[in-house]
Amino acid sequence: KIGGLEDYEAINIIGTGSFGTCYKVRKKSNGYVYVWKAVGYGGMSEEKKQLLVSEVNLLSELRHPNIVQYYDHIIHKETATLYIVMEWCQGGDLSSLINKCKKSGSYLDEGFVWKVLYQMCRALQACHWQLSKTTVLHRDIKPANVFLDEAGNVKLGDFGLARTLHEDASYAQTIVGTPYYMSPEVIKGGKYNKKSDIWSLGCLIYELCSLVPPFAGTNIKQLAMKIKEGKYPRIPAHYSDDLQKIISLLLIVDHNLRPTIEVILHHPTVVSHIAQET
Ligand SMILES: CNC(=O)c1c(C)[nH]c(/C=C2\C(=O)Nc3ccc(Cl)cc32)c1C
Repeated sequence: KIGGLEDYEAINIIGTGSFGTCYKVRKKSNGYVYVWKAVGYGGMSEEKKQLLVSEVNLLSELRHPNIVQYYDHIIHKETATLYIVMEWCQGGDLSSLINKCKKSGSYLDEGFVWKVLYQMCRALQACHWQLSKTTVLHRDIKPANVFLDEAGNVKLGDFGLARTLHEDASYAQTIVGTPYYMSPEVIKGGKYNKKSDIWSLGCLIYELCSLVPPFAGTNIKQLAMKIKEGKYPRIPAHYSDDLQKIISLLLIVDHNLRPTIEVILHHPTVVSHIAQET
């Protein structure tokens, strides 16, 4: 047996994501802590199950310091549950960090924001290239899906499964939350593409500074209108014009004019601020 549920002991639930429940677990053989993402596949059609397995296999091929590491998966037929074993990130998710700042009335250091920007660009670069041979599985870029390990490295969370499950009507009711990070081109019915990830990254970095997303609305129509207009308040005054400038590049409405990951990573302003960090 390559490894079954009995090889782990569940410690506690750490979150119920949009497509499954995350548990903190310990592997009995080495005492190491991991995360289980439990995804129920009961009631799924055969081809959906096949798609799910092929996406888990894609996950298993990705290896990058800024992407949460996939280790294993266990299919538990008795309960029709797929358990995906992934890396434990002691620092938790950015959504919790933003909420902590809101509660304490504090802001995140500019240096931390530049670090997140740089390491997320590296994560997306890996996704776009390591997966480019297949349909690019878009990563669900949002604060709740970006994690920090105990060394403060930034890790992009899981993905792809969202695509399979999104299309599966039976999960429709679990698609929760407002699409604050949806890009203008996707709103206009365009295909999700690599430039859409850049837009979402811009929203994420903006929210790390302002503690609120760049575009908000009381309803989806108003939100969509604001996104297409592309106007948003400057980040708080104590953050530099350099940071504001890079965010404004990421949030260019016309995706043809929006920079690629490479342009951002080689942008002199980014290079100079990252050099200060490392
Ligand atoms: C407040 N947040 C936490 O306590 C927290 C911690 C310490 N870890 C996590 C989540 C994950 C974690 O630690 N590793 C993960 C791998 C994949 C996914 Cl989808 C999630 C995680 C969370 C939500």
